This record gives sequence, C-alpha cells and structure tokens, in this order.
Amino acid sequence: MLFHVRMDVDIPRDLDPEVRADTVAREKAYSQDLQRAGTWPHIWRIVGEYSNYSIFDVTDNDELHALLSGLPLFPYMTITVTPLATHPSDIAAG
Ligand SMILES: O=C(O)C[C@H]1C=CC(=O)O1
Repeated sequence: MLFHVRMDVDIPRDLDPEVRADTVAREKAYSQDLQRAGTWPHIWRIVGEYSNYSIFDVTDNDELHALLSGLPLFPYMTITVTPLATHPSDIAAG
C-alpha cells in the first residue's frame, strides 16, 4: 500500500544542541535504512520549510504507524498521512 506523508518538523529552540544533533543523525540513518529497503521510496524537501513530502510503501496502516512513530524526530513532528489508490487514467497502471 502506498501512502503520501507530509512531515513538518518543529524542534524546540532550547533543545540541547548535542541532543538535537544526535536526534537528527539518528533520523537520517533510520530514514536511509528504510529507503534502502524500499519501504520509503521517495523523500522530497518542501522548498523553504523544515518539512518533507514522502512516499511510503508498506503492507498496512499498522506498519506505517509503527514506522512513523519510530522516527527519532517523531516527538517534534506533525505528520499528515494520505492513503493513495490507483488512478484510472494512470498509463503505468495499465
Ligand atoms: O528533515 C526532515 O524532513 C525530517 C526527517 C525525515 C527524514 C530525515 O532524515 O529527517
């Protein structure tokens, strides 16, 4: 199942800089592991914002929830999930 996910990041300004750097580094590693596995096939920065648009390819809602809630930056994110269905005019879908 494909999901479009928007992540808006808002890290508190008073967060310890070392904690911030460690959390961002762990987030990058977590994300890149899922990208290599094909579970997180697309990630795009939204221009001018500390936000991204991503596509997740997972088995079901529960898997997506587990992955998103495991993000190291999860406590500092607002996440918006949109389930995707095949468009009837999509030539790639046949
Ligand atoms: O920077 C972001 O958009 C937040 C987050 C998502 C992946 C990652 O490495 O950081």
